[in-house]
Amino acid sequence: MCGIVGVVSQTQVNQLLYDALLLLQHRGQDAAGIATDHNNMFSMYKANGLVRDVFRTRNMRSLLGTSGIGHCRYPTAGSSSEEEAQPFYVNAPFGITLAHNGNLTNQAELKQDMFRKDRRHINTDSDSEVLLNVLAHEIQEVSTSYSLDPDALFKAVAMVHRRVRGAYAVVAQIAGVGLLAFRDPYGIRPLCIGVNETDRGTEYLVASESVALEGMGFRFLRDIAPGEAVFIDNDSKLYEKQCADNPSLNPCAFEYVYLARPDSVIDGASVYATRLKMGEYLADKIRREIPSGEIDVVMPIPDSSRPAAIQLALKLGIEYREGFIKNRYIGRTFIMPGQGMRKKSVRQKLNAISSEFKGKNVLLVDDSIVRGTTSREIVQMARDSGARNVFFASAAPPVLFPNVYGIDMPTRDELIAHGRTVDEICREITADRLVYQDLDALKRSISDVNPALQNFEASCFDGVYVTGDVTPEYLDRLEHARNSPNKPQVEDAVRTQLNLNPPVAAE
Ligand SMILES: O=P(O)(O)OC[C@H]1O[C@H](OP(=O)(O)OP(=O)(O)O)[C@H](O)[C@@H]1O
Ligand SMILES: NC(=O)CC[C@H](N)C(=O)O
Ligand SMILES: [Mg+2]
Repeated sequence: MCGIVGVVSQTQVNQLLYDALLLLQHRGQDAAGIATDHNNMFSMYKANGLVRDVFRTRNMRSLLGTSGIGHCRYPTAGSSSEEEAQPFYVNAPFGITLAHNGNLTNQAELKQDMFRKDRRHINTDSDSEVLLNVLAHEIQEVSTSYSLDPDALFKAVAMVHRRVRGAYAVVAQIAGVGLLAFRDPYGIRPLCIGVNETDRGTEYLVASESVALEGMGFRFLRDIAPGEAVFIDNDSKLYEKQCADNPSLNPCAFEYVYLARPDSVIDGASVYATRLKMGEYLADKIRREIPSGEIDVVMPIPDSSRPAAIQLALKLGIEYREGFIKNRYIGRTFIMPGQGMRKKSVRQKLNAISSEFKGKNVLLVDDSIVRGTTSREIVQMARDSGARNVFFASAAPPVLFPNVYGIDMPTRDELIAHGRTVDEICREITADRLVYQDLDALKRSISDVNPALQNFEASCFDGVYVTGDVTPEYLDRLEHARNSPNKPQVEDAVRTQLNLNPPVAAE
């Protein structure tokens, strides 16, 4: 779940792209990049690190132009090396830059086809570079002259939909032509478009989340539909077309649980409102499982669980307190590369206020338990602070299956819930009681907010992969690749590039 952004404006866009990426930083902390188009000439800068660390004044100055795209990366394919930071660029049949959020499931086959049939060289292990080359090839097939019209671009996107499997929300810029954005036929990853009327003319901004539009002063126009493509030419004229044969909306449920910012609205559902609902449904379950009077206080695990915890406490009529304080200078731990770094960062990130725990029966609420890194540490911290009983509740159901659509959890073994009963997980995180949300209740939490949303990409909870091409053999291959001896070296390289200390414990 990277953050992507694209803009067509009438003034210089470098600062706008930078600021929009800052608003999407929570979607990817490993690398960032911006590419702009200035009179048919691209300028691009990308590197590993947070947005604010990647771009220096000199880089910003070189990013000239009134349109461009940006990306902040959380790697799910290939490695975290700087070469795989985005945007990617090709120079034929036109100059094209591309930024991608999601993950392809047939990138290996596509890569072979690129070489054998389409005679295109892919220089990294990134699935996004493959996607760009498929798009470029299809644009080549439809372009009959030196100029490109919107219809030709939409035909190329229709071909991309036929060839590519998996999740992809994309912004791409064609030098001297305009900005193309599209979403996969299942609408797994989010993408929306906003407009800003200025004295100089109309500006359009496409972004992963509405928070980026709002933060940049753009009026939210709408979500881009699954399978749809929009094209904004360099004169700010907007064209739109459904390019998929059988589109159906299946947004990723995990966006609502954790990935997205709560102040975003995705596919018509406020993320904050869905998290409040998650808290309400979870309260109902807790009422059934833990006798009333046994819980003295409800506490969130900052940040993402707060809305659910607040509403849960309200519904149960139990006091809500903040027992853990977050160090705001440490990023999100779940999306960090490497278990050692994640584990160390939980302790650096959260600190307990002992007086809030002493002699109390506390119910800790988190949005999800994935590898159990956070919950294990947090339960221990609550005990060290003198809690009598530590109950734990998760606003999401057990995460049992790998995600192949843009969240980096490709192996079953790393998931704490895989192959364990709830009691066993409870013992593993050393809590006194553990309560998980039911999947049905999670889905209702989103549907209650927008009844038009009935189908979800929820594979990490139910093992159903909406794209239909993810077989057990595919998952085995993925696990095998992830567990290959190269992996620690990749993480070490990332750690060095990001200038991070070595982890306390090896994986
Ligand atoms: O079981 P785990 O593998 O630890 O993953 C789950 C935890 O990771 C996330 O927090 P994170 O620190 O990434 O971000 P947040 O501040 O947005 O909650 C999430 O909110 C859970 O707390
Ligand atoms: N999380 C994502 O959206 C990642 C995009 C792409 N698969 C990459 O690894 O760069
Ligand atoms: Mg968290």
